[in-house]
Amino acid sequence: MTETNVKPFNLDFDLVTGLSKSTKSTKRHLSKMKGMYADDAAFAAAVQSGDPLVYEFYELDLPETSGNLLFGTSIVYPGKVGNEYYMTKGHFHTILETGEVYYCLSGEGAMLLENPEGDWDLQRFIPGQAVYVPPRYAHRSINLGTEPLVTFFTFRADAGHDYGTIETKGYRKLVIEKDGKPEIIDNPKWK
Ligand SMILES: O=P(O)(O)OC[C@H]1O[C@H](O)[C@H](O)[C@@H](O)[C@@H]1O
Ligand SMILES: [Fe+2]
Repeated sequence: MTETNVKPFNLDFDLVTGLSKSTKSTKRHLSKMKGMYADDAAFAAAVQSGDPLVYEFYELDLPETSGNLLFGTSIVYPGKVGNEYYMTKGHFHTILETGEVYYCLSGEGAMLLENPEGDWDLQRFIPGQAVYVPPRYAHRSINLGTEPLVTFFTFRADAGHDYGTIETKGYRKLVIEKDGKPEIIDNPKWK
């Protein structure tokens, strides 16, 4: 398939659950996130006792060209590993200069962003709020509430996902619960 012969189509995404009836999601259970949470003992215990589903999202089967857009919902479930909120792995785009847009449909949380130059930011997700991920910023969604955090995203189809940097270096910051409230702290594992 080339970018010129993709036909118009539509897809359903539920505004509350984020789920689609017409296409299958990709699911990430906790065991797929080894080393990403600060508390290794809490991580191991949670994997042992059922390996919970942390998030799921939709990956469209479109040609990965600069003219196509990938889009879908991302659903991060509520929960914590130790005192650290459930989150996505997070990634840079392989083509670092490509941005992305997220629009929060339901739930509450935040997007943690950082670029290779060391700038970082936490942008709040509440329903109705859009967050812009500029070129060069790694992005990770974090559920800070008690309901699923549902966002709709779209980005250039050739952008690609670079997970390696986050897997080896980690994020500079992490978000934990302290006295019942989210707090941003330095990641003790950051290299
Ligand atoms: O790729 P992760 O960090 O695991 O997050 C999962 C997914 O989240 C978002 O919805 C992005 O737009 C997707 O491109 C991404 O793959
Ligand atoms: Fe992305």
